[in-house]
Amino acid sequence: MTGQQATQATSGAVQRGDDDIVLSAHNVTVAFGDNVVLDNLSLDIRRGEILGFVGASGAGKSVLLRAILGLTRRRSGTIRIFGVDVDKASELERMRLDMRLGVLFQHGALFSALTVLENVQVPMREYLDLPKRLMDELALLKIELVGLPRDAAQKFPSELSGGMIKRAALARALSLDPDIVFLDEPTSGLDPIGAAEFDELVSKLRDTMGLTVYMVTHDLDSLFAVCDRIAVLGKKKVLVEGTIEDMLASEEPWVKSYFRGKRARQLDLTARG
Ligand SMILES: Nc1ncnc2c1ncn2[C@@H]1O[C@H](COP(=O)(O)OP(=O)(O)OP(=O)(O)O)[C@@H](O)[C@H]1O
Repeated sequence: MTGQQATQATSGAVQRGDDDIVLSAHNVTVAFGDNVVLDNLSLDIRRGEILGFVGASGAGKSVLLRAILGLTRRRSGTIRIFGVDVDKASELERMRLDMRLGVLFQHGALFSALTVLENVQVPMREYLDLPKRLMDELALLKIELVGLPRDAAQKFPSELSGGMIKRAALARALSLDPDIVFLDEPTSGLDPIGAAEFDELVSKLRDTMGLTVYMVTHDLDSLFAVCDRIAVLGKKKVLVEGTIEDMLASEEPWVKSYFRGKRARQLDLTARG
């Protein structure tokens, strides 16, 4: 099946009410004044998958993420999360949905005046009413879950390495035990070993917690190593969508140069020994 066919098949699945689809963006258009960034874009995310979302710089990956999260207004289109049309959801329904979504924004976006423990507790304070001791225990569990030492809990972001900041931000994204986590360029700024370790962690969490992962990334290693499916943003839409094999077989010029360019060929050979 080609990437384009995969796109069509997936869009069709939404209309058939496929149970496996946890999030569906349908015909989404986002514009800033005359600048139309996304034009009738459709994309589905399936339960338990790691979906890699790629596209040229400035193509609109972050805009789509923000539109999905309700942080950027759509001009038109529908977003369904766990089958709920977010435009028709009551305030309570929307809050319940938000609690099932965890987000790791680009650059970590930790609060610099808060410790790691306090950062991880921010969503708990926003959505839950728990005694401090319980929140401390829960936050420590998350901190350990992402592979940080316990003593990192009392540190401030400025005292952490880049890799530790990413892990702390991931711990905060996992604070409420979400079903879907959105990772915006999680391995950017990490050295290749740190990036590979982060990928492994994401993959392990998906396996153990049954998470669905939506990962915006420029990192070819991540796409090859952990993504089950890849969607390519181009020409304001999802241009091609499918497995890494579909990407390698695609004749779409941008996809071809991205996945079969000089750097990609080296990766391909490495991956295949
Ligand atoms: N709040 C805004 N107001 C006006 N234009 C915006 C706004 N947010 C994004 N844009 C525009 O939308 C386009 C897409 O930006 P976006 O940040 O989504 O790109 P991206 O694909 O995430 O890029 P990168 O890979 O470099 O992070 C850009 O032209 C940007 O200038």
